[in-house]
Amino acid sequence: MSAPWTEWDHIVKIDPDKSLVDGESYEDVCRTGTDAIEVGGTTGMTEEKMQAVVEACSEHDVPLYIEPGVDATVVHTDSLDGYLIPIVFNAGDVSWMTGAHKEWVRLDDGIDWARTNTEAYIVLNPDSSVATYTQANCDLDAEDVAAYATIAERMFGQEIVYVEYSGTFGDPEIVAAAGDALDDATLFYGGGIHDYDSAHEMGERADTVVVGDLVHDEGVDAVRETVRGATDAN
Ligand SMILES: CC(C)=CCC/C(C)=C/CC/C(C)=C/CC/C(C)=C/COP(=O)(O)OP(=O)(O)O
Ligand SMILES: O=P(O)(O)OC[C@@H](O)CO
Ligand SMILES: [Mg+2]
Repeated sequence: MSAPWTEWDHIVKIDPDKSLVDGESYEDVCRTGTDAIEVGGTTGMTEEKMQAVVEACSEHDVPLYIEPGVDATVVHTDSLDGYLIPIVFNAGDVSWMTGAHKEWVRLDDGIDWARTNTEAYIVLNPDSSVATYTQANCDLDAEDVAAYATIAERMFGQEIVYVEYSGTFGDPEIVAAAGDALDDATLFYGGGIHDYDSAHEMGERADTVVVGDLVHDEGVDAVRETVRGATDAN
């Protein structure tokens, strides 16, 4: 059986450190037509904040995953479909490749490996907090990004490669180069998706588009448009 994300066109990433638009609920977010919810953010996470969002979303019929950030906050509950653990392939600080992971495994005796998978991040917006924290080398051209995607798949057996422009709309040619480099891995794209056209454009180049800030800044009607764009592109 193939992994669930091979069927996804669209993900909403909810940051528990940010609020929803006035009058909207997590139920509304779950009902946008998105294929999955990821709960996470680079900074400002606590177990309480994460638990509250997980609980609110778990009552609705959409696959639900935690994606821990730099503080490695993970809550364990049966209502989750799984845990997507980032590994930053172009990090300048190796903690974000294996160090944080080693500490998590050392300290957390509740890890459910059957529901735990990794995402091979290539971080490309130098102004994002994820780039700052991980000291990512974002000065990469399409060939560099394609080569990172290839090593992630071929040398490190990664099932998900994530081209991450968090906060800004990325270079479609770079995303296409990553897609062309992959045979079996699923390509996630995230960054600056804000309407039908931007979701459609990146949805043609990546397998799955991830929408983050839009849900907090504009709300569920705008998210629904991106679901349409990503779905039409696939
Ligand atoms: C080993 C464990 C459990 C955790 C470590 C996981 C790692 C390597 C985290 C590194 C940072 C990372 C790739 C986080 C993923 C989530 C993400 C990129 C969220 C978007 O963040 P930004 O948009 O940069 O920041 P804000 O949260 O401030 O918006
Ligand atoms: O917040 P945005 O820019 O939509 O980015 C989504 C996601 O890739 C962040 O990790
Ligand atoms: Mg962000």
